[in-house]
Amino acid sequence: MQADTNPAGDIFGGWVLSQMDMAAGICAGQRAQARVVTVALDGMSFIKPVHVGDILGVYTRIVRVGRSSLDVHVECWVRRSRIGIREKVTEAVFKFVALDEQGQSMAVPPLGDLPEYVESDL
Ligand SMILES: CCCCCCCCCCCCCCCC(=O)SCCNC(=O)CCNC(=O)[C@H](O)C(C)(C)COP(=O)(O)OP(=O)(O)OC[C@H]1O[C@@H](n2cnc3c(N)ncnc32)[C@H](O)[C@@H]1OP(=O)(O)O
Repeated sequence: MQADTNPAGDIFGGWVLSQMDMAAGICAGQRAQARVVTVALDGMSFIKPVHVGDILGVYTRIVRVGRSSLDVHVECWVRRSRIGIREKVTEAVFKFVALDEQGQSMAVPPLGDLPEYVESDL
């Protein structure tokens, strides 16, 4: 059996989940301008399988900012067999906490304090 596929030959859900975690972590880290860690995952839906040969796109959007925590909505879409139809395959909300250099939770900066290039992206 291949490392990233299940016995049916589709991509393991855990592999897709890790791509979502990384994409959401990049998004949350940019918003927080700090290291972030994943603390919770809500509403994970595996809607359709991902097949070998599909193109996977991961789309992130911040939906809530607390004191130190951020919720990032993540959707994955595939382009079947590189050139086929486009379908949504997963979605979830990942919760991250911003950490300072001592590993303690730290306040997420207000939008107005972010560098211009970050603000225009979020
Ligand atoms: C410089 C720019 C760079 C930008 C570019 C970055 C690029 C980056 C790319 C890589 C991206 C990788 C992304 C993967 C990241 C991992 O895989 S991380 C590995 C897995 N996660 C962990 O190991 C985390 C383990 N947990 C912990 O260490 C502790 O729970 C924490 C996070 C330090 C929080 O500790 P704590 O004592 O609960 O802290 P506390 O101050 O009481 O609470 C903090 C906040 O967390 C919330 N919270 C804590 N636990 C929970 C929970 N279980 N459920 C819900 N909320 C919770 C609280 O409600 C609170 O929220 P706010 O009211 O402040 O908004």
